[in-house]
Amino acid sequence: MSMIADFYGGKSILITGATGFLGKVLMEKLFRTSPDLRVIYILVRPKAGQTLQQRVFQILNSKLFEKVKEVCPNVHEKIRAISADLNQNDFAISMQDMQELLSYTDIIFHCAATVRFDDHLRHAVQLNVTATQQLLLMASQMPNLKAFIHISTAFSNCNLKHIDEVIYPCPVEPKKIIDSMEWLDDAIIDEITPKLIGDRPNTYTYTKALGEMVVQQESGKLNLAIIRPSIVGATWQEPFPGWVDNVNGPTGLIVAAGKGFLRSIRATPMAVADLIPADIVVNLTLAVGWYTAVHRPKSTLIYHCTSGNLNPCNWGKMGIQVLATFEKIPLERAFRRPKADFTTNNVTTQYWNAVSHRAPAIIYDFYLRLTGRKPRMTKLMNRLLRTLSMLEYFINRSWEWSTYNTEMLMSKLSPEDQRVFNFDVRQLNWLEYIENYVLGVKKYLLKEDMAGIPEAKQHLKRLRNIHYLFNTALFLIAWRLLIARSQVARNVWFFIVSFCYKFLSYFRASSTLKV
Ligand SMILES: CCCCCCCCCCCCCCCCCCCCCCCCCC(=O)SCCNC(=O)CCNC(=O)[C@H](O)C(C)(C)COP(=O)(O)OP(=O)(O)OC[C@H]1O[C@@H](n2cnc3c(N)ncnc32)[C@H](O)[C@@H]1OP(=O)(O)O
Ligand SMILES: NC(=O)C1=CN([C@@H]2O[C@H](COP(=O)(O)OP(=O)(O)OC[C@H]3O[C@@H](n4cnc5c(N)ncnc54)[C@H](OP(=O)(O)O)[C@@H]3O)[C@@H](O)[C@H]2O)C=CC1
Repeated sequence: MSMIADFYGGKSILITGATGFLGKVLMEKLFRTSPDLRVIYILVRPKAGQTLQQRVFQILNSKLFEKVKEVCPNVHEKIRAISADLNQNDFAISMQDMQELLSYTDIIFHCAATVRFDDHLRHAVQLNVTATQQLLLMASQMPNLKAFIHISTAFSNCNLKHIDEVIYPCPVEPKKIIDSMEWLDDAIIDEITPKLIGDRPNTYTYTKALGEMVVQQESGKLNLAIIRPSIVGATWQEPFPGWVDNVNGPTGLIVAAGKGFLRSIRATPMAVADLIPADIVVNLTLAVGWYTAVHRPKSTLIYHCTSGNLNPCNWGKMGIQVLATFEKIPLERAFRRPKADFTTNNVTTQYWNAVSHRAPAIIYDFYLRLTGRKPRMTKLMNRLLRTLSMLEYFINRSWEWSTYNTEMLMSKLSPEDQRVFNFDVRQLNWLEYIENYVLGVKKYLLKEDMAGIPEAKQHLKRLRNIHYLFNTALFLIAWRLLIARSQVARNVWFFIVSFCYKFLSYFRASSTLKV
């Protein structure tokens, strides 16, 4: 019997960010392992023309929830979507809904955040700091609350090389930042942003660090814990391998490499690729929820959910495996063949960006214009290059995260819980995981049919032939231009032609003799 699954039975659980990548995997696992839970409240905003109900319906009817429907057929009744916008005062939750949340919530998992690296500081502070503060305030009014689990990121202190499971203070107090966002105008905020974020690369990591400080400062009598996952990737095992449904982190680059847009990337092949599968993060999160509520540690514990110190893999190995998988399982309608390389300095990066990214895009757009269609490749390529520049910071450095609390928690679990809520990353085989990840990108994110693989392979063969033809034509044109201008080139050309002629004459004469 799993003690953790048992613990969540009969409980009312509040999840923010439940419509996000991690939130969905968390909800799925909760329903699947504790189908007797009372209710899951999710704070959702209407989005992209969809009502709350439509959003929930879409999630529950996705492939991710197929197993849940078998073990928990009344899942629709156990999920309660509450209209909320974390950017608004009191989250714009109705009085009635607020009363219900305050009266019944047993556990809170706070996943919502803006994960955009370049978000405007005002917006990033609002969501990653102020909303966390407001949620803590709400939590303090919940008589039944047993644990509040805050999802942060292992990169909240990425300005340090070695990171312990502690909260590192930021120079300016979060409260001062929150206050100043209320009266400073956008232009001034833009000006002070680089000074505030200091040696962090973006507003995301900075505001996540502020969010942690808020959790520490507002803890009061609450039972709190913070989880810091590194780069969250597709699922490893549960509910099935390779599930992913957004392009954040490495996923977008896998798509770009598979479609042949991404041909070179500035990365350090030996740098540790600290990826962590979404299901490992979720298993640890649920175990932490249980431990925090039942064992009530004296202080707020921080748990690193990382792979680098227990089962390291580097970007070089990962890149090779991604490309090797595309040999077997190509994506459909690729722009070019999946063939990418790492560059290590600015000059080679600029060179390959011009030759392998910009030039083919310009040529393709020219072809689209000629055939009366709207050019789009240059725009797409510019976006990819912008994304690459944002991610570069994370693929050219390595960090060390200590994992004492995570390992301590693992040792406290019963063998059954260690199996059902497995977060031991040492058991993960990277090559197998990456292969399933790439396959998952094809099937679940791009929704490509596996039956289309032979056609995709044919398409790559055609692209290869076009590539050879193009290179030969380019060579001949260059050579022709060279001959026209240089006597040396002309002499070399005549020497080669006469050599080939003599060789052919000799070959013809000898084959005539044999006859
Ligand atoms: C040796 C030989 C072999 C060699 C082999 C070679 C290799 C070949 C294999 C390659 C794989 C192996 C290496 C992998 C390295 C991975 C490194 C990952 C590090 C991650 C660190 C994360 C650490 C922190 C983790 C955390 O704690 S948090 C989670 C992380 N948070 C994010 O990842 C948000 C990022 N994003 C944004 O910050 C915004 O997206 C923004 C970018 C500003 C654009 O912003 P903007 O220009 O406004 O445009 P958007 O509207 O946003 O997007 C505009 C368009 O770009 C699309 N697109 C958005 N993203 C991405 C993305 N990633 N990748 C690609 N496309 C993307 C989007 O689909 C839309 O396309 P469309 O729909 O228009 O067609
Ligand atoms: N993905 C990763 O690599 C990592 C993620 N993390 C952390 O994990 C958590 C979850 O990340 P992930 O699932 O990847 O992120 P997603 O971007 O997939 O999900 C973000 C969630 O927050 C919700 N949200 C955003 N703004 C609001 C708002 N104003 N009101 C209500 N809800 C809002 C989104 O709702 P909506 O659907 O309406 O947009 C969505 O459900 C975050 O705290 C992130 O910092 C940490 C390390 C790595």
